[in-house]
Amino acid sequence: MKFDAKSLVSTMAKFDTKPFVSAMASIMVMRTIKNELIPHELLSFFQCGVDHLSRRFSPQFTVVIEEFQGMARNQVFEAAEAYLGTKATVSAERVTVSKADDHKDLSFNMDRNEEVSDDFEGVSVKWKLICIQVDSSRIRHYDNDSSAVAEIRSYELTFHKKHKNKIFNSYLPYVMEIARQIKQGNMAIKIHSNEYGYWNREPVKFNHPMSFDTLAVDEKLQREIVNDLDKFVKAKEFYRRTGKAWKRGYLLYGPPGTGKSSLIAAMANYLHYDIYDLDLAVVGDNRNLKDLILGMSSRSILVIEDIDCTIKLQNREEDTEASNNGHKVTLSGLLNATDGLWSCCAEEHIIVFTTNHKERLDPALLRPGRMDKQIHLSYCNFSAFKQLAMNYLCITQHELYEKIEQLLGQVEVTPAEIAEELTKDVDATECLQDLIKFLQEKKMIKEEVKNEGNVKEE
Ligand SMILES: Nc1ncnc2c1ncn2[C@@H]1O[C@H](COP(=O)(O)OP(=O)(O)OP(=O)(O)O)[C@@H](O)[C@H]1O
Repeated sequence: MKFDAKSLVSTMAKFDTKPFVSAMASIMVMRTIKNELIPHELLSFFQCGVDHLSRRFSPQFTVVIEEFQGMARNQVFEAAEAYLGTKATVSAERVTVSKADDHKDLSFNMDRNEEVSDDFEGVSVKWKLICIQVDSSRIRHYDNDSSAVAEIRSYELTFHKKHKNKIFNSYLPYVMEIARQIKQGNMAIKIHSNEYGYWNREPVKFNHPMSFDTLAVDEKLQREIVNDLDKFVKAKEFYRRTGKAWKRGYLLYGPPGTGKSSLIAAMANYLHYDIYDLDLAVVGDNRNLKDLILGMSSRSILVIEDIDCTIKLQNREEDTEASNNGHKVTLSGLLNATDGLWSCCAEEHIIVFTTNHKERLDPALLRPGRMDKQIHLSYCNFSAFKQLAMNYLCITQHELYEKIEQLLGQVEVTPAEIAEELTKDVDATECLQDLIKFLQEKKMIKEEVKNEGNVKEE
């Protein structure tokens, strides 16, 4: 039903006009005049003018952070979303909750058109999530899903004009950094493997439980490794200043079963880095290797296990495809990919090579700057044994420890062998007795071999 100003006034005149009726009528008359008598263009012109004036004289300043920049998601929007999730449950009236498959925890966020207040170094700011519903056919599809995104979202960040510098130079970078930490903490670690020249599209969740609390290595060595990792992650400025790529190479060497893979797992869990487990045997050629390394995300560990076995990388002098058992990845290719100009394209990469035979590797692979730290994982000593007993038997002391300490000084036994003995029985004493028998047998074999050697010499 449509009213016009005249019919409305005449209708009102028939009745005994009460004050609220007249007020209503006035409003409707005004609305009718506004809608029908003033041209739309003129109306928008006035509206813009009023908005402009009110903004000009308002002490507030607003930053609009849209969800998309062209086809790509705006990283500031993503950061605001993660950051505000922690604030929303405290100061918003309505929140949304969700959980992604690769997240550990629930994610909270402010609901549409909700406001959240925040304080930063004495400056108060307000965030608002603006959602505009639009005809889905009029906007671009931002994902591969057949359903169009029918909502345009943005955050409005409002604060006093005089704090512009602080907000741009300190607060927004702070929001980005906190969001990075939140995302990092919430993301499950993944392990990527390469197949047919590509990293597998669906990396697997890395559930290895090994940590520096359960890794059985000499205490001093463990402290050294943890300090080295701590120093590396905080050294962004150092690498920038010295013009070096922000990466660190580790060579882990030692007999099988001494914990090289376990140490990699402990490193990944400690740093919360993804692992890229590179099988050189299925890398097409040097170019493919470079592409794979460029395809790694920042804050990740590249692992090449048993580097002496996968392809023949011992001697750079004979570094041709023909001399390389038909493999197209050569030692020079590997060095260029991990160490050349391209390696600077990513940040925070740790490169780990493992081998059981360090002596077989080309010295070019081992020089500082490539392998910054060489870690020898050796046979089990008493301090490593105590850690294993703690892991498997939940004990810190036992009357048989003295005997075990003595035997460990006389035989070479790997942590893997000890771990196996400690899982044979549920009773701690029986396990330790079995372990003593096992160590004594090893000692006997060692003595027999030694005696045989002596006899031969004579
Ligand atoms: N230092 C260690 N601390 C705790 N557990 C260990 C350690 N070393 C070995 N183990 C146990 O032995 C198993 C095998 O060890 P791991 O695979 O880490 O050895 P590795 O040196 O990488 O062996 P390989 O050279 O054969 O690959 C592990 O799953 C773990 O249970």
